[in-house]
Amino acid sequence: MDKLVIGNWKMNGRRSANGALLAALLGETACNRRGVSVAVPAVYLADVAAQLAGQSLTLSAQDVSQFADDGAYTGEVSAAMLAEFGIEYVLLGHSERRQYFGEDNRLLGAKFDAASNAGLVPVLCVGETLAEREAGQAESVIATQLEVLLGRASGHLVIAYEPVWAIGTGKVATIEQIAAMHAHIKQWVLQNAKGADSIRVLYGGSVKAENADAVLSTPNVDGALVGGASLNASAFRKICEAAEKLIQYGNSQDVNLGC
Ligand SMILES: O=C(CO)COP(=O)(O)O
Repeated sequence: MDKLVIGNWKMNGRRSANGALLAALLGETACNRRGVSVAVPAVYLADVAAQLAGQSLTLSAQDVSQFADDGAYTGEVSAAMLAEFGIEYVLLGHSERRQYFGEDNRLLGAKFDAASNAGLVPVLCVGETLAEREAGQAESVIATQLEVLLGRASGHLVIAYEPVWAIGTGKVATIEQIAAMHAHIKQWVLQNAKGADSIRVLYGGSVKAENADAVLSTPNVDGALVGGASLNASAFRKICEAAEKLIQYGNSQDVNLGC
């Protein structure tokens, strides 16, 4: 399976800077291909969709409303609205949304349904805090967050493992920590939420040009969710190149979990 790279711009960008960043990415074959996407702030979707028209680099969203039908939900953006812009992936339950907006499994289940019913692919983000890891609870915290998938796993399932303590801190998880958690996530899904045609688990948390090769070639890592480095064309290009190289040469280390 190819390695998926999604750049999460978070609440960053301005129209002119976005245009320049995208123009640089579109000129690079490693970035301008299927399997690479940018998740931009909702207010820039129209601009970015226009710039990406006819290109291979795809557009993603950072969030979606839990309400599927149009109506009196001030400030919300529905999945049907996102679908109008050709959105491929929608991030769900990013740790920043869990932390600042209190997103929980009930809400994320509704968002998951809204996104998939509109033909968008949800990317369920999970991750433990440092305190939870130090208390030996990392696996159980992730298992609880994965419960959103119960009764919902179908089609192409994408999960992003982003340890909260590795996000924006420069502190990337060790290869052993990543490999162990990715195997745990795939096993949990296979045991508890069967029904998906494919399962991809992306790693996120301080992925940079310098560590992209090592992270992406870790067993059961099927791609990367990139924050800060996705705002820099040269850094993001190097990450996309690392992913592309693994498609070309394959990744013989992958543990076969039967998916
Ligand atoms: O949260 C992230 C991507 O969703 C990771 O952010 P950084 O790559 O900036 O650590």
